[in-house]
Amino acid sequence: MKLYHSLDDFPISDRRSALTIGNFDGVHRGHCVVIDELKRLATKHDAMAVVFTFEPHPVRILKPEAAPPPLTWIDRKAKLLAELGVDAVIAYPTDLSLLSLTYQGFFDQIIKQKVNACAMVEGPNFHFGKGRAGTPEKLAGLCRDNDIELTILDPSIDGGEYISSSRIRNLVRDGNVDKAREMLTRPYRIRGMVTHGAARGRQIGFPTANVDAIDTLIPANGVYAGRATVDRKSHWAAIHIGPNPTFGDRMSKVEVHILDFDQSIYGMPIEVDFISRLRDICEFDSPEKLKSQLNNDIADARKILRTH
Ligand SMILES: Cc1cc2nc3c(=O)[nH]c(=O)nc-3n(C[C@H](O)[C@H](O)[C@H](O)COP(=O)(O)O)c2cc1C
Ligand SMILES: Nc1ncnc2c1ncn2[C@@H]1O[C@H](COP(=O)(O)OP(=O)(O)OP(=O)(O)O)[C@@H](O)[C@H]1O
Repeated sequence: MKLYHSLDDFPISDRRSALTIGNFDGVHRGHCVVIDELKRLATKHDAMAVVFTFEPHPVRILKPEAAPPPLTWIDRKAKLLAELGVDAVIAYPTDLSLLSLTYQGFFDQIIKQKVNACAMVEGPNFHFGKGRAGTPEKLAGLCRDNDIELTILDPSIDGGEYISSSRIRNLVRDGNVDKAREMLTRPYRIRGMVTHGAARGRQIGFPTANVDAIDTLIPANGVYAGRATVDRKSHWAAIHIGPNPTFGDRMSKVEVHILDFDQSIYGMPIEVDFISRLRDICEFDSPEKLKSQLNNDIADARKILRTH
């Protein structure tokens, strides 16, 4: 799989493209159905399976104050799409000139000229071009006139509701990482850098890696079972998000206690997968009571992680 950060680098060759366009934030089960159809079309036309995505999300340019933090960073999005069998991801550096193209302009300049599409697939809620004026019906007309095969899929539903990145963002925001995991192709993941905390963790027998510089959505305050990847190795972990009320510390932090691990990882990049929510953050009467709860949390985390 190849990731292109500019359309100028994308090779226009004899091999045409089966194309899908969208944000693909998080890469969820609805996206999987889109990619399955993309691969079918690519095989049928002997074409490359190409995803055109926007980096950053158009809302970040058009209405930054309303833009939610994303679920994924671009390299992870591309990796998840590669796991589904995509040949190329174009991460278009979103700018106002792209966003001001009419849907006809976008079709002519991008879909036809730059990507050389012979087939396309989109979901039923797909909109493109200035003011989101391009609908699936309008795309169907343009594709018909230009001999491009188009599939518009039925919606992928879970529990009677449409699966979407926005819905998964709400789940993560509410701390429901279990349900988010079911809708995503992989558990919800954040990344950051390990920084120094107040060094209390080690004193109470539970050292934690404090994670900073997180560039995606942070789950709701709470305690979670998950996995931490450091230096390309994955470890079981118990994760705390929120303040430390037991110590009168109101500052919200993301802290990761890596199980059965005793190495210095300050300053190193870390990635954290959220498997299951264990409980809310509580104020304990004493550090001893917090310690006893932490032992229970770790036992619970081990039980869950054994089966995931
Ligand atoms: C799995 C886990 C759960 C935690 N739960 C709580 C909690 O409910 N209440 C609380 O005050 N602190 C909780 N803590 C945070 C500890 O208070 C914190 O790790 C300790 O203060 C160390 O902070 P430091 O890294 O800044 O030194 C939890 C930590 C972990 C790893
Ligand atoms: N549940 C779904 N069923 C069918 N198609 C979908 C589904 N979700 C997304 N798609 C399609 O996948 C492509 C990429 O979707 P995109 O990531 O932009 O939207 P989304 O997941 O609905 O996110 P958002 O909530 O941010 O609008 C589009 O063609 C879209 O219509």
